Amino acid sequence: MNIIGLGLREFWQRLRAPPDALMLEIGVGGELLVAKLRAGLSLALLLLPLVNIATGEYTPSEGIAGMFGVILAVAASQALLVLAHQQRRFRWLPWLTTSYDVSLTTFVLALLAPGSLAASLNSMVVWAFYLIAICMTALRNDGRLTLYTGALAILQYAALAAVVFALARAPEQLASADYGTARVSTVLQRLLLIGVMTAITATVVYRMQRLVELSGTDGLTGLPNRTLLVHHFPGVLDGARENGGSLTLGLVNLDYFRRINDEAGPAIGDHALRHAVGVLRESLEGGDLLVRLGGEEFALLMPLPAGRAWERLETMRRDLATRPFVPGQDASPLRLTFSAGLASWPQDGADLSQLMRRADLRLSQAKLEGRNRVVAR
Ligand SMILES: Nc1nc2c(ncn2[C@@H]2O[C@H](COP(=O)(O)OP(=O)(O)OP(=O)(O)O)[C@@H](O)[C@H]2O)c(=O)[nH]1
Repeated sequence: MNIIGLGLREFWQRLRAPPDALMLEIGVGGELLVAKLRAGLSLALLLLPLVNIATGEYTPSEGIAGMFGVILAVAASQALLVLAHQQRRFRWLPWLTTSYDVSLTTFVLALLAPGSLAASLNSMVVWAFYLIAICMTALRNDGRLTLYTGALAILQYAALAAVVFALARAPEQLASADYGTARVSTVLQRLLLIGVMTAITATVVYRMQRLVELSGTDGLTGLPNRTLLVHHFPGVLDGARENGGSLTLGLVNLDYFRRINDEAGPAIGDHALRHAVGVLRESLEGGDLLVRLGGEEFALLMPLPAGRAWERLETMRRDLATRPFVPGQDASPLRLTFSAGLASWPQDGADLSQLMRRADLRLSQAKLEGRNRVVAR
């Protein structure tokens, strides 16, 4: 069975893999959205005990107990909302909040047990919050979180059912006029439904990851594209600010590339571009991000101060200049070189566009000075 052209094994492997930087960045927005939804829902729940007291369904003491529970839920959801605003600092937050959502559902189901054992297993309204919790993991773009939430819901609901069936001393205790009869078969069906919802949500996460990957990748070289750089940059900048790190952006442009296209043809030009990218890639280190901006222009984001970034690009420049591209067996080698301009945060600019502008000026200077060079000042 294939899912958008890929095998089930890859689907499974991808779901269990940690999300990349871009997916995490999008997930930060998703976590905030979930926190806002949770806070809004909790506030709406405040009305429930009031309505039940007004309609005479609750005694005042039940109403006060209900109100107390809802106030606790509101306070917790507000605290989670505050944390979600700073989620870049708390990467574990989605795991905490989804555990909270599932456990709160189980807790409320358990609270129904003293009144009616059937209600604690059959209450559709409360049980549906398991499905909502699983659904909301799709907004965090992390397949592992979806699988964890589904598994937690299955474990908790199965454990609750085991306790409820153990507590029932007579079959009548499992029957209720309002909630029907709690049966093992019904519990199994609901566990299956939780499993199905988990599988559907996991597929949505997977497809979203593939789409983001495709929209953020350049088809010719396989490098990330400008869109990814723009999304990725704020997170990298925040990281550098918080850890007192360095950041340098390099703009790299191949020299006289038009000649290669004109003399050897665009198909060979494409191969030459891939060759150049292959050489640049060999010198990349952890934390570097090489991006194809378009045409024969690339950006390289490095967690380094200007001096060390210049050395890294100099190594790349020498490597490329000394390793010509060989188009075919009898074809003569084509020498490729690049020019580059560097700009460092914070001295050359406070954001991506300022750094781009400064690096571009230095790239033009490198071209004017004769090409095949890296200009940092
Ligand atoms: N084969 C191929 N050529 C491309 C691609 N993207 C851009 N080009 C070519 O790259 C060339 C860029 O030419 P110019 O902008 O004049 O720059 P240049 O010839 O490299 O000269 P300088 O940058 O001034 O050193 C054009 O001929 C484009 O058609 C691509 O994806 N494949």
